Amino acid sequence: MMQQYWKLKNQYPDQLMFYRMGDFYELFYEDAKKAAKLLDISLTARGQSAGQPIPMAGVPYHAAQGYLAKLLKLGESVVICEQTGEVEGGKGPMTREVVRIITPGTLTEEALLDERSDNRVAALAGSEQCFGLAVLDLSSGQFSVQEFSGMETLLAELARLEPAELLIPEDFPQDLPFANRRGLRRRAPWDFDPASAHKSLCQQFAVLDLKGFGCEALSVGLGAAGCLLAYAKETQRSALPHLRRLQHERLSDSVIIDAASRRNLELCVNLAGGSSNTLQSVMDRCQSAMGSRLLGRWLNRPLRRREVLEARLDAIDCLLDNYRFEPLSVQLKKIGDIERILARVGLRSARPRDLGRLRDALAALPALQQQLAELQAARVQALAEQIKTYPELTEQLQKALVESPPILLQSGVLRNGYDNELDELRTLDENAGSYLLQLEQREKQRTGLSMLKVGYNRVQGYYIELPRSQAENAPADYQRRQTLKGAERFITAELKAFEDKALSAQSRALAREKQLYEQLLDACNKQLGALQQSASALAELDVLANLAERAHTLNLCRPRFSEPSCLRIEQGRHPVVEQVSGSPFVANDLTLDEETRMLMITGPNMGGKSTYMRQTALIVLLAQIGSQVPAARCELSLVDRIFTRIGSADDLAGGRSTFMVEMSETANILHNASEQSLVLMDEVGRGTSTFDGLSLAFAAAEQLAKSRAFTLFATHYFELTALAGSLSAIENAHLTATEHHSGIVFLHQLRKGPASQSYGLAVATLAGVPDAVICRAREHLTRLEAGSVLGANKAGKAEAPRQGDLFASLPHPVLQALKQLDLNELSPREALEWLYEWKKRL
Ligand SMILES: Nc1ncnc2c1ncn2[C@@H]1O[C@H](COP(=O)(O)OP(=O)(O)OP(=O)(O)O)[C@@H](O)[C@H]1O
Repeated sequence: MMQQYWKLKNQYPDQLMFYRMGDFYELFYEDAKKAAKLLDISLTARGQSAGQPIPMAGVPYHAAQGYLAKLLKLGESVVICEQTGEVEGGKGPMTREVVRIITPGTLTEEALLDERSDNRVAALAGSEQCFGLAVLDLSSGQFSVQEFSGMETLLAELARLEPAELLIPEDFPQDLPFANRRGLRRRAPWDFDPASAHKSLCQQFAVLDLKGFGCEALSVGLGAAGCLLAYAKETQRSALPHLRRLQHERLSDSVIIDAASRRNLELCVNLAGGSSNTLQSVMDRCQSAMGSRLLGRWLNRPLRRREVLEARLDAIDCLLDNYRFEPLSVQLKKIGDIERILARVGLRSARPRDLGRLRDALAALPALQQQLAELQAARVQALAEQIKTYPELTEQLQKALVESPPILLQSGVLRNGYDNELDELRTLDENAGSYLLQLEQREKQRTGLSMLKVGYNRVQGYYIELPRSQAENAPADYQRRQTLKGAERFITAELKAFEDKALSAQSRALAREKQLYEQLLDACNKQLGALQQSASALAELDVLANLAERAHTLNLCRPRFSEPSCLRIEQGRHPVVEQVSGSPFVANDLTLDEETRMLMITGPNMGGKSTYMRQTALIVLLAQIGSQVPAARCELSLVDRIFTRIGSADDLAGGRSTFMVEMSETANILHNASEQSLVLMDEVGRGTSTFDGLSLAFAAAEQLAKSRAFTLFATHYFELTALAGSLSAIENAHLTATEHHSGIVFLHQLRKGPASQSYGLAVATLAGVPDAVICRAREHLTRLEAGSVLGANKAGKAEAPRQGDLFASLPHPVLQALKQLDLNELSPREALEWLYEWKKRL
């Protein structure tokens, strides 16, 4: 057996091999040690090799899914090796074969996938001058490819796509910035050869060339796609009929968002790595998981194609009219996640329950089509045409499958009356029960043994059982089958004949059922292409109906796209903060246009600067996926990139300090921001000494103003507000706060002009910094100001508020002390001493 094991294992040195032994999957040697550690299962030994025990770990076959899920999450791949036949030549081990390689990026099993997010494998070829990146989601059949240049762009794309596995050529350098990614696999360089890729792709899609997909001119991109296709085939060990097209994605069609900005904006994942309080968590009320996944794709890839966005917005308007999204949602709910079911149909791994769901989904289509007929929006009509109906297939599935089919393919999946042969075999099997009762009665009478029983078990088959006391009186034609503690079991010629017939009827019924099930899969596969088109149209319809519902519930408005460059938002709101914050949200306006390109935003800590900036980015992003936006009015020109420099996370693993991260992000923005970009800069320069930081912030703001990118620049350096005086593209704005007898109150309102106070100490007091420290801070400030380190504004021409104003909201400690003093209790000498003391503190 070990010889057989090594023959298979040697072909897969890097993957864990699950080797089927009866009811267990067993792992040996290094695989066993690794799995024992990763899965927290015990490491034992089985037999010996060269006098040494063979390390072994095992998991029960029926509980394998849970263990597989855990290993895949950890980025491991697992080779499944099953017993496939009888013992070879009557002796030696059973034949075994590798039936599947399960890898994190090529999963299709429902139980191993997160239903609300895509699961992708990607392949990368080329070099910085021209990368080719192909991406495949095997569980839905989406296959795309793109070519672009630049490492930054590649990193941004990887952050968008988050592939579970990434295949790169073996000869790629070792020190790539993504070298530590989980699921990175190196493949032979010839796997990425564009010429053979072209051939295998044409073969896969049954076409003569790739012109129809707009991919003919690609080179490294094709190489990457070819490698992916080969990898998918190798892992699935089956044909992949559900991969029917290769989509050529172009960066120029979409809004580019770099990895840091994507993280900062918390689109689908929050800063803590969870999914709560993200834009998707607020925007996603889709009826089906495939709708949720598509919405996630949209949110991660906003578009620059106005005609597509207008068509989506028209569709949303139409769905909002008379609340027509409501009945539509009811129908869509019945349809569910057919996208993934169809992928499993293609792979022939669809379970009976999958086909049951497909049947119900198809049955819901005619009613849905009726509703769609009333919706005149062009996009909805196009989707309706793509959705179609499938009366014949629906009928066939309805006739064949029982009401709620079991998960696994076993007896009882198909209805009685669907197939004559199956019905006959089933009758034979079912009549067995009454026949056995009759037999028992007959034998009791014949033998006069009252305790006689007929029974069945899986190992022994059918038997007649007599208690020990009566066993001696068994007739001569009873053959002993098994001796138990208090009873004997027998078989007779009649019972044996029955057993052969009954058991063979059962297994023949099951075989027939399997055969019929395969025919059902064939029937579905015949229309797979059309069904997949319907699924993708249904997913889009689900997203549009969802966006209509969100627009209604969250009080959103339709954005207007304008050619002249502008970003005008009236009463804009932050879609997530608005939902989670306990207090009412204060809406704010924004105007950026040909003249004004940058807002220099000041205001107290906690004033709402970050919220205001982020809400602007989210409004633009929502507009550019074709959704309505949280504002009273919104007019914008399409942006090409969204950049953010927000927050301060260090990248210790990557060897970069907080300030280094801040500066690399700033560098990226300064290099790449164009006139069509939206840039958010939050407190740039605060991570270093005041003068350095201030100068950097100054220069960065000037450069951005020159680039004419739409920029929101939040800062605590009041000196920067002077820039508005010298550069006409910059305007000052501030968020307001006011003092109340019990402390500072944030009004979160945006006003024109620079802030007059920063309330830094007031906020610190609010945060619970001890009084003694606050008092001491004031004293330091007084000293610093006297030395004029921060006080004077040397850089700008316009008068900027002095940093000293930071603490203006608190009474001076000398005044406080004076207030507390009882003059009537003081001697003239004490009074004089106080005067000297205070003089010192001024
Ligand atoms: N427009 C608003 N309406 C209501 N609440 C708001 C608004 N803007 C911000 N807030 C609340 O104020 C809190 C602080 O906001 P934010 O983080 O944007 O302040 P900030 O000015 O960026 O502060 P800091 O300078 O300390 O980073 C938010 O968590 C939010 O709860």
